[in-house]
Amino acid sequence: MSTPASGADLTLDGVTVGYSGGGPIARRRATTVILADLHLRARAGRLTVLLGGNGSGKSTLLRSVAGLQPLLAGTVSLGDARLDRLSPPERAARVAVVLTESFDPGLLRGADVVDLGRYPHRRRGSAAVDSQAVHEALAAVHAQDLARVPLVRMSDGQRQRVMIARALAQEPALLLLDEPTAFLDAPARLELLAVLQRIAAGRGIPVVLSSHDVELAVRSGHDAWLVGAPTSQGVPRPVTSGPVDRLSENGSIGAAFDTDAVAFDVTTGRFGLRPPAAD
Ligand SMILES: Nc1ncnc2c1ncn2[C@@H]1O[C@H](COP(=O)(O)OP(=O)(O)OP(=O)(O)O)[C@@H](O)[C@H]1O
Repeated sequence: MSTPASGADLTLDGVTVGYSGGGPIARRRATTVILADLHLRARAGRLTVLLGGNGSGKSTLLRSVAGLQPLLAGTVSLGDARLDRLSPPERAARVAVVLTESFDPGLLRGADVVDLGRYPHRRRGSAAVDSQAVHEALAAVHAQDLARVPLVRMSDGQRQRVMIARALAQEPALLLLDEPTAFLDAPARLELLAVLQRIAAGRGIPVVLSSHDVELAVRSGHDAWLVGAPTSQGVPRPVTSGPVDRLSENGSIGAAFDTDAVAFDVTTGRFGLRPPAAD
């Protein structure tokens, strides 16, 4: 197994994700395919935004890429290393994930939580390196002032920044984030996307994040994986990819999100109400 170096692209080849039926044979549930036969790339040094409507499969895809649930088919690679074949400890040394689920932090302070990200790299005598990595990770998300604050006393947005710092302290070769802007106000969202852009470019890694905030993602993302509207009942939704500008200009983003009442305006990059139909 070759070790993925920083700077490797993330590649999905023929990936199908969903939920396999479990339980005893007599009562086994059918396998539910959510997204099928995906061929996607997230490039090192760039911010890739994963866009799609509610329930379109964004979390399922991110969790599957992260190895938190099994792929139904296909391969996930970082450079020429197969991520889907790594053991959990090997994966933890390469892939950092920030999920929406919260956890009970007990009495842990900001720096304690960020230090958890060092676990996959912890070696005897590595305390100074670990401490420096924690310091740098907090600084990257402008959260140095939260180092000594117990997590239970933080706002949702502050806690989100600490969770991202924990992922950075892991020094991953791939960073995946599910809805990282969910709890943030508008300026903080914009700032977080700028921070993630800097992290992708500065560390030379692929950063993939899902977002409901299409306007912000179009403004800040380099590339997009776009889960389209359903085409017919029971058929997995199509997924297209490419530079955000191209998907915006060629109408793909509008086709995925427009409704009878609302349409995406390519020139402003914003959604607007359609004019009422003339009688
Ligand atoms: N454990 C599960 N077993 C079976 N189906 C599931 C399970 N978890 C989610 N699903 C289904 O998978 C589909 C995709 O869900 P997912 O959470 O990945 O979508 P999403 O795009 O992240 O949604 P949202 O934008 O609302 O967060 C949904 O139809 C959902 O009901």
